[in-house]
Order: sequence, then structure tokens, then C-alpha cells
Amino acid sequence: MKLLPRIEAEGGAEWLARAATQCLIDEARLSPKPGLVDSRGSGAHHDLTLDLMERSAHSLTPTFQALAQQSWLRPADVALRQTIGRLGRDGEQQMMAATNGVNTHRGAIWALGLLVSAVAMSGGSDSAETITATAARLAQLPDDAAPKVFSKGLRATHRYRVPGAREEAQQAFPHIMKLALPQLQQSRQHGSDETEARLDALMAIMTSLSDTCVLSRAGMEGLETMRHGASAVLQAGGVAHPNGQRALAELDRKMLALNASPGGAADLLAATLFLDRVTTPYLAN
Ligand SMILES: CC(C)(COP(=O)(O)OP(=O)(O)OC[C@H]1O[C@@H](n2cnc3c(N)ncnc32)[C@H](O)[C@@H]1O)[C@@H](O)C(=O)NCCC(=O)NCCS
Ligand SMILES: Nc1ncnc2c1ncn2[C@@H]1O[C@H](COP(=O)(O)OP(=O)(O)OP(=O)(O)O)[C@@H](O)[C@H]1O
Repeated sequence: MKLLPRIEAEGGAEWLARAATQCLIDEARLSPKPGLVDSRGSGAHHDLTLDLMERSAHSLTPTFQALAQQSWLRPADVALRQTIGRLGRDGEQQMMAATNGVNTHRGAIWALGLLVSAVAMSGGSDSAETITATAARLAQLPDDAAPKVFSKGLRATHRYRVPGAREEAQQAFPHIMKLALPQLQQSRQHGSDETEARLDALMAIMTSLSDTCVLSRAGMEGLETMRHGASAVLQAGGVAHPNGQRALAELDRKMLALNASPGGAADLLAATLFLDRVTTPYLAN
């Protein structure tokens, strides 16, 4: 699959940055998502709102643009890894400034930042497989300037011995490539509308992800509830089906009762929408 040639002509970096921001907004608005911020409200979050998520998404456009510019036609080497590490951390600060210190999109900056860079490295002309493989090579490279912080995500991966955001990227985003993108395409082909297909793609991620946001807030019980509930939605025929909608509402109730929110799955859905957008010519405008 090829990007439209005119993307480069019109300013590839700017286009990629706007696409990434739009995917964050599309993810945030998508409803009804279990436990997450959506157009109905704040889900399991007390410090997040849709308005804050959208402000945060807009604050990240310059970061995505700088990532694309600095990565344009560059090889995957340690120098580029360090540059994007610095830009990613600067982006986190922009986000924190825009939200008065609330973490709205840390995981999303990581996943989308790597993918924006990976698209730019080829000048915008690769398949989803090649883009995620390139992003994985970047994620595997060392960034010596990275501060050694023992974050909540890292703590959860150690405590429960599961892979987290780093490993998902280093393994070339298996939850996007093996689950979310195929589900998105399958649901569309079976006649689901775009909202239903995107919710199905989110469910596909949630059937298997070890989401450290869920683990930090609700432990293994929360993670099992998420995985079983998402599987039940897809087994009932997906969100286009009334039984699927009932299963989704049930999952939402259970996640809220456990104070659980699948923020990592939401990040990967935004990244899925980005890959779909940059590799699908008819959407590239
Ligand atoms: C790797 C990151 C995400 C830090 O991860 P860490 O595991 O320490 O956890 P932290 O609690 O800070 O955030 C993890 C976030 O990832 C998301 N997430 C959770 N679980 C998963 C998962 N299994 N897969 C993918 N994403 C997940 C969630 O949104 C979560 O909030 C990142 O913040 C980072 O190190 N950035 C450095 C800047 C950089 O190098 N950027 C380069 C590209 S822009
Ligand atoms: N629609 C969404 N709703 C909520 N979180 C989302 C959404 N989309 C993405 N996320 C991701 O979820 C993460 C926020 O999760 P969480 O609130 O658990 O983080 P925290 O501030 O570290 O933890 P806590 O709120 O438990 O103190 C962000 O990194 C963000 O990327």
C-alpha cells in the first residue's frame, strides 16, 4: 500500500502530525468505551475529561511534526533514537503544561511517536508491516539520555511479570498487527459502521493486552475482567450486534466498579487508526 504522492508534496511532516493528533481525538471521542474517557464522560477517571484529552491531543501536534521532520529519510540508528527520545520527553512536558500536570497521553506519545518517526523514515511510502518493524527497531535501540524512573507502568510489569508499553513497541506492536487492524477490516467488511468497527478493534486489543494502567489500578482481577469481557463482546458478534452491545455495557459496568481503565489499549487503538489512515489512500487527505 502506498501513501498518496501528494502527501509529501504538501508537507509530509505536517500531514503526519495532523493525522496523529486527529487519531488521538477520534480515539478519545469514540463511545461507548469501557472505563475510558469518551464523549459520554470521564469513565473511571477523576482527573480526566474529554475536553482535557482534546486539548492534550492538540498540544502534541508540534511534537509529532518535529518527530517526523527529524526522522525524514533517516536510518534507524542510535543518534535518531536519542533525538526522538528527547522530542518525546519534550512532548510529555508540552502535554503536562496543557493539562496542568495530568497524564493524558504518555503512552500514546510513545506508540504514536515511534510510528510517526517510522513512517517519516521511509518518506511516507511503507506498508503497516514495514512501519511497525521500523518502529520496533527504534524502540530496541538504547537511549542513554533517558532518565531512570521507576514508573507505575514499569512497576506493574515487574510485579506481574508481564510485557508493557516498551515491549509492545519492541515486538513490532503485535496487538495492532495481529488483532486490532485485522478486526477493524473484518468488521467493516461485515457491514459494521465505522464506530462499531473501531470499538470492535478496541475489544480485540483488550482480549489479550497486559495493560499496565488496568494492572496498576485494579490488579490481575481487573485485567482478567477486561480480557473476558472483551472476548464476550466479540463472541456475541461484535458491537454491531445487540448481544455485543449488551456485553459491552456489562463490561463497562464491571470496569467502573473495579476503577479500571484500559489506557494502554486506548493508546494502541489510536495507533491502529493512525496506521490505517497512513496506509489507506482514500483516507489520506
Ligand atoms: C515507554 C514509556 C511509555 C514509559 O513506559 P513505562 O512502562 O515506564 O510506563 P508509564 O507508566 O510511564 O506509561 C505507560 C503507558 O503506556 C500505556 N500502556 C500500558 N500498558 C501497555 C501495553 N501493554 N502496551 C502498550 N501500551 C501500554 C499506557 O498508556 C500507560 O499509561 C514512555 O513514556 C517513555 O519511556 N518515553 C521516553 C521518551 C521516548 O523515548 N520517546 C520515543 C518515542 S516518542
Ligand atoms: N480515552 C482515554 N481515557 C483514559 N486514558 C486514556 C485514553 N486514551 C489514552 N489513555 C491513556 O491512558 C493513560 C492514563 O492512564 P492513568 O490515568 O492510569 O495514568 P496515571 O495518571 O499514570 O494514573 P492514575 O490516574 O491512576 O494516577 C495515558 O498514558 C493515556 O495515554
